[in-house]
Amino acid sequence: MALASRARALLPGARSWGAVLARVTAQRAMSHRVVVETDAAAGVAVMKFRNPPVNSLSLEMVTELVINLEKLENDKTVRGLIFTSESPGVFSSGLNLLDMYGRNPAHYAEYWKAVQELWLRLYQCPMVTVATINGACPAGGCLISMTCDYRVMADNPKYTIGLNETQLGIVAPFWFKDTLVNTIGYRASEISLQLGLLYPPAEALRVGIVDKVVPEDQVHSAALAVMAQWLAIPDHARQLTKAMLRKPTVDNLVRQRDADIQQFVSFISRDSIQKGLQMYLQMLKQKKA
Ligand SMILES: CCCCCCC/C=C/C(=O)SCCNC(=O)CCNC(=O)[C@H](O)C(C)(C)COP(=O)(O)OP(=O)(O)OC[C@H]1O[C@@H](n2cnc3c(N)ncnc32)[C@H](O)[C@@H]1OP(=O)(O)O
Repeated sequence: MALASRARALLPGARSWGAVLARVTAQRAMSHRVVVETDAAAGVAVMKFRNPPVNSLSLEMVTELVINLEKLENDKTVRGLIFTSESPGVFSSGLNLLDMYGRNPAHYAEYWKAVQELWLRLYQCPMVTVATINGACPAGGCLISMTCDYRVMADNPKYTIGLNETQLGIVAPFWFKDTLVNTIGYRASEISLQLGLLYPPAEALRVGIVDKVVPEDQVHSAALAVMAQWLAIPDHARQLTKAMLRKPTVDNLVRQRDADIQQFVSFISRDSIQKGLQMYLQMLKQKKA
């Protein structure tokens, strides 16, 4: 889909193409939540998350990620893409709780459509994708990293990774679950997802949710080394193989995208879920205090 249609699909509130452009441009002018640095000679881009304080995946951030991904996919000189946080400490705190709490159904639907779009684009990305996990990586942050072809995590016991949704009283949707099962297998997913486990680096490596753990100061060089190894494979062969492996999981969501949005809206709008999110947000504030 062209950038214009993609932006329009992601920003359904905008009535015209001009309005879409104005809104996206305004967002970008206000702040760049995603910074892309491209090494054209190496054919590698680094996408850095910059959405303080904790790189939460707000609607604006998700939209910027999708737009930047599309741009890179159209740039034939870029074969590999590394994701990381501009500020070590938090890779991404996951979906933005404030996009899921205290808003109206139209907002929830718009948000969920954008999150689906991001996952679909990342999971089918033709580039080699490597996540450089240089901080906490719960829930949606973990999902983003699991869409990558390879995950390198910094060896800092303060950093954890996993799908912790049940700990918030919410249920990870089936495509989060599918991505986890594809990454760590069925039995490990049963334990991991029901308990909402967040793994420190050594455990994350043992369960297979990350592929490599390295000292924190080596995390970027390790990611570049992995990238070089993957880029040694001819693109067409690797891309077709990736598509073959991931197509059934992608098709599963594509078939039921609208139903999934309806389900999300009705689930997240429940009083009991809203109350749970409110308590979780309060807990985060108290922890800070
Ligand atoms: C059928 C469909 C069902 C629904 C499915 C929904 C699937 C959901 C997926 C998700 O991703 S939900 C989000 C899950 N994320 C978390 O549980 C992480 C929560 N955050 C943390 O654990 C910590 O913040 C951190 C990431 C470990 C960082 O810790 P640090 O001590 O550095 O910062 P804090 O003081 O905790 O936070 C600063 C500031 O940021 C706010 N915040 C944190 N996380 C989020 C978030 N995900 N969304 C929005 N805001 C977040 C936190 O409340 C603090 O705010 P203030 O107190 O400064 O106002």
